[in-house]
Amino acid sequence: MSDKVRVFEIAEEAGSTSAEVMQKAKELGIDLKTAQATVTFEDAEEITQYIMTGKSSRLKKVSTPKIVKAKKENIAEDNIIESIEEVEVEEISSEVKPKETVKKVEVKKPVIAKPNVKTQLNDSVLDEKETQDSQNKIMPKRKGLVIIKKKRPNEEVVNEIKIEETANKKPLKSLSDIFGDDDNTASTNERQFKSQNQEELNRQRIKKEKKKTAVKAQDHGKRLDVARNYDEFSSSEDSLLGEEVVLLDMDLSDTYKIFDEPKPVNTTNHSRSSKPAAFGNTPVGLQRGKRKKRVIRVQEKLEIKEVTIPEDIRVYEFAEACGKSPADVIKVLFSLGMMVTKNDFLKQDELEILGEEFGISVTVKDALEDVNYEENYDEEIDTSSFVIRPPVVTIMGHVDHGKTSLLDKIRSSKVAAGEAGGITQHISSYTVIKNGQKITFVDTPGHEAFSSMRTRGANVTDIIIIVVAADDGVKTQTEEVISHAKASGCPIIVAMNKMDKETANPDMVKAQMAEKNLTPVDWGGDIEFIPVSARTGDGIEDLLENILIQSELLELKADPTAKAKATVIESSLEKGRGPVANIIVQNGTLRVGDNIVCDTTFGRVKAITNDMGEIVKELGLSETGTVLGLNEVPTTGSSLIAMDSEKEVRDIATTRAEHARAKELSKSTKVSLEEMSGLIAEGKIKQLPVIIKADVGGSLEAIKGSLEKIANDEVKVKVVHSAVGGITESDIVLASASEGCIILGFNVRPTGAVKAKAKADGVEINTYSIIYDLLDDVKDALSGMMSAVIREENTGQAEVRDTFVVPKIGTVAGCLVTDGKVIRGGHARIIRDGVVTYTGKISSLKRFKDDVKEVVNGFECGIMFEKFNDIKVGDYIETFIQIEEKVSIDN
Ligand SMILES: Nc1nc2c(ncn2[C@@H]2O[C@H](COP(=O)(O)OP(=O)(O)OP(=O)(O)O)[C@@H](O)[C@H]2O)c(=O)[nH]1
Repeated sequence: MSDKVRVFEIAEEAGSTSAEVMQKAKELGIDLKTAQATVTFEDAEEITQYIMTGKSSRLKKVSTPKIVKAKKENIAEDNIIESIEEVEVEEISSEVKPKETVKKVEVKKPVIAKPNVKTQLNDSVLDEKETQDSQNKIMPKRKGLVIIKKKRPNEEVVNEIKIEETANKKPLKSLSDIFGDDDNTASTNERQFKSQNQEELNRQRIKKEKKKTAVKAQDHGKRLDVARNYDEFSSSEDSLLGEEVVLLDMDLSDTYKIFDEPKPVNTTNHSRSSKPAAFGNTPVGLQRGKRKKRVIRVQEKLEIKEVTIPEDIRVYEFAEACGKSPADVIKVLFSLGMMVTKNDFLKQDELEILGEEFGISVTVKDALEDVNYEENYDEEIDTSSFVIRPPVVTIMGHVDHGKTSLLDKIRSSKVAAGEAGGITQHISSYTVIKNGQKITFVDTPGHEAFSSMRTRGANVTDIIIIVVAADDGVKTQTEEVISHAKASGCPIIVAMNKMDKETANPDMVKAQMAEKNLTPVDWGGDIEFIPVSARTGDGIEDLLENILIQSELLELKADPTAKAKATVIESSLEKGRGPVANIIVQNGTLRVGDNIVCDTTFGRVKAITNDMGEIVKELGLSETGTVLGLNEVPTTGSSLIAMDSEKEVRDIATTRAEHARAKELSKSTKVSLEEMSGLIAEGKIKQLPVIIKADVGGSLEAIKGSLEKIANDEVKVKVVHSAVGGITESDIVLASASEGCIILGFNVRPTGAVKAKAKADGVEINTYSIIYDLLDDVKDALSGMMSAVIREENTGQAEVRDTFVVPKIGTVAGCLVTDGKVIRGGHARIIRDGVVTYTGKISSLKRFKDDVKEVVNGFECGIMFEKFNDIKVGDYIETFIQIEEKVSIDN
């Protein structure tokens, strides 16, 4: 450690000039000749202290006590001039009055109401050295920093000049930096600086402020201890904020001035608002700034490591759960090429990515976990009370292969004849008794539109009967039902129907089925093939016996004493009865008065009818019937469960309904990029808006599914609304709101009032009882919406033999018709060397000088073309006409 210090180093430390250092040193009796001259460390300290405080123990010998006075001048009424007045130096003995330190510092007091305050500022104020000296004089009296609350417009000049001066100086070094000594030897101010351990520039600014505030020291009575404040802010991360406290009386222009200066980047978390607030305002700004900072710290502490979120969660909700901003989430996904907005729902993979990226373990909770009433029921099933239950048998097969006739025969009733068009359009279920044992049959529609109904049938069933007409063999829907049957894992029995027909070929059926891996028992397989005739009743006994054998093998059991669990195989809204659910009981017994929940619907069983339409008190194991009492039409395929309390069923259904609604919403907003581009492209697609009303849920679903499938690149059906129930006035209102919307009623009819409203509103209502008719009508409507196809038909060909240019008219091609005929106004292509050079219209066709309509093969003619004269001898002219053709959606 060197104990020699150069003059300029002292000047730097004291914020002074070498000349002043030398002068001061001289006053202290230390002779220094040049800026490069060195002094001992102790002398350096003494000089620095003397420069900065105006005090020195060595002065006792050389100075005499003095009272320093600053004159009070120019105290105008408007301009309250603040002077440094009669600053009495308490420690007279240690005070020195350097020659040039007698000066006036006149700074106007803040006069907000009268901003044109005139500052009378002695030039010497601009001299930093002198300013420093004046401070030196003030310092002993000052107990702390005075906060000047109000802005002083006229002080700007002073402040600005000082700032510039300070900024132009090199960053100051503390003595300890220079000498490596400890705090004990440093002056009071130096100790403050050292304790702060801040960037050099920051210290410089603080020093500057100190000077400035020192000038204002006597302005106001409000005081703040400098050291305390420096310490306070130096200990904070936000050192700049600390400075702001000192700069409170500065004007905004000062603020920007400072921030415009080149300086090290402030890495602290500087709030936007804190700058002007702290600089330009009262300590309120400071308080706000401090409070804000505290909040940030709290957030930092709450680092989230794991979150449990629902399945459907939007970007902003996820961000909130993870303590991030939506922008953070969007940024991460965007960087991976996924475009989302804050309202979009996040997919499973996106959640995984985000979790990994943020280091948060994300657990997706099933929103329905707490209301999974089915699972809870299954968990509580008591096997100790199990008894044998009747089998549920589903009949499936291709359309018109005789399913309903077969079931009808089994029940010995004429159900098939009663159905519209003889086609099963919704599931029917019946219980029959064979040899004292019950068997419940479920009839499913064969039409392709009812695929989902077949799936549902397959889900509730124990045994599946595939009906194949022996004269027709395996057809499209037969193949489909084979898939359903296999997927259900149920035992399969094949009923080869219409065996009474001469054309019946059971071997063909067996062969075709064997190809589908359903090999007959007599062919070495495990599938029973039963030849039957729904017309004659032959083979039906055999079929029923086989069903019972299979049932026995399956050992079907359930608890008749339990609360009921059933499956809704069909649902509808009936006038005067309300929502009706057609169910099959799978476990327990359903009784009138039971509280029931069925997915999003709930209620109390008001009435039960059995499969014969008779009102009964209860439905037992595997029995089928209808239930009244639900608050809404339940979704087909859902489980209906009886519970103890009304509150329980209500809560479950309500929660599930809310979730379903949220999910529906999510569907409408969840649009991927591909979908988005699809939607944009869809702008070109013409849509036929429809409202579908049907008698039962199954039919509705089937119609909806089929209609949505009828689409091509140009046209499609848009289902505006679909519901079970009759056509109502609100349907008309809805239809009239959507241009061109038609109402399709299936097995429902509008009442007189509804019809009248439809007529008044110009809404078309079409009702059907056969699904094919409905689909055909819609196809026709869609076909009508499709643009006609333009077909070209060649009419003839001509060869250009000569050309004539007619002034102001154009070039005429002298031609010979070599094939067909050339028609005036027809289209033509000019072919030169095998390449089409023009396609357009024939504007003029003449034979000799006469205009003609057409010229046939073998004749010469003059042809002119629309806006085309570049005709050459040897060109061929191909003539054609365009024919508009209507297209069908089936094409
Ligand atoms: N000859 C003969 N005709 C039958 C037999 N079974 C059904 N049919 C006839 O076949 C036609 C269709 O019978 P349905 O019972 O309606 O056929 P389905 O399979 O129920 O038809 P969907 O319900 O539309 O799928 C009816 O005209 C019946 O009379 C049979 O065993 N022999």
